[in-house]
Amino acid sequence: MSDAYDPEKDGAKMSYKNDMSYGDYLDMDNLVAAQRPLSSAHDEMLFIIQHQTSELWMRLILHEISAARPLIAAGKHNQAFKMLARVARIFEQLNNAWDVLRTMTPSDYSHFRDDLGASSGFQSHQYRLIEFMLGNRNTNMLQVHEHRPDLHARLAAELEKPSLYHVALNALEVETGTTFAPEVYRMNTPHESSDEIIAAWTKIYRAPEEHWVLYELAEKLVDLEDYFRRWRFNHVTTVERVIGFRRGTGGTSGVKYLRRMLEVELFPELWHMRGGL
Ligand code: HEM
Ligand SMILES: N[C@@H](CC(=O)c1ccccc1NC=O)C(=O)O
Repeated sequence: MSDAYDPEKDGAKMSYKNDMSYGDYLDMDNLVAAQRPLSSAHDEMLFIIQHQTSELWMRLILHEISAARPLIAAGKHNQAFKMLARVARIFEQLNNAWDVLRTMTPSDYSHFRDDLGASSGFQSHQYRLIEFMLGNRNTNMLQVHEHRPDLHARLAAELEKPSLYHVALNALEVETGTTFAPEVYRMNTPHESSDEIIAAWTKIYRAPEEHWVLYELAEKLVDLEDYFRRWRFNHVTTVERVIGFRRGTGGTSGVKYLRRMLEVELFPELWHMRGGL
């Protein structure tokens, strides 16, 4: 008689004829049906899975920020901190994932790049939504979504709401007893650094023990932006490694465009105030 482990004898439920199974719950049939390479190139599967997993993690980032934002607005900071810490961790996960994609050489990629046509991460609506939610709101980025009115509407609707940074700034006003110029809260333009906000954050950082909650909020935001910057840097370095300085499939200048994006500052005052402490 075999002494192989028998899960049934151990009490494991073995029949799922009438019960929800792992695959049912996770919709595995659809999940594994969603990888449909257009070429016979070996590395296209890697490319697809890398992007799909990134998009799944982005979905979770959106879920967390959507929940954190109203909590901050309602003064429930501790609950929001947990979510923001998770967002930073997800970015770390996305950053580590580049190590897998980096195993694809320019010759590997050349076997299927033409099959991608004009599609590009530039058209990732979830990525743009993350940027919009955080406060980097460049409305010129909306147009590529016009062919999908549902997604375009979702992005446009985000521009009607205060960004995550807006709600943090509002909490900063309350804490420091200041009132920022109304332009600070313009909703459909990228946030621009302002001296009055630098002054307010400086107050917090000069006496952290008196303003602990705002201090913690500020550091959570800095952490998040730190990881986001690393994602951009990993992306542009991988792009240079794989396609050099060629134009992107999405039509931009490629590495030159992505290098310009490295200069984006999501929460500029939180960086600019540091040298003045
Ligand atoms: C070999 C791998 C990759 C290459 C060669 C590449 C190349 C590029 C290029 C050239 C652009 C500029 C837009 C264009 O003209 O196409 C771009 C943008 C973008 N890519 Fe990738 N990419 C790669 C992997 C990824 C991965 C794994 C993701 C994860 C989702 C991603 C997400 C994005 C996003 C979100 C943008 C827009 C960035 C922005 O507008 O700031 N890319 N990519
Ligand atoms: N923009 C890339 C193509 C690319 O990477 C891509 C194509 C389709 C879907 C996602 C992509 N990833 C990031 O841009 C290129 O120019 O080679």
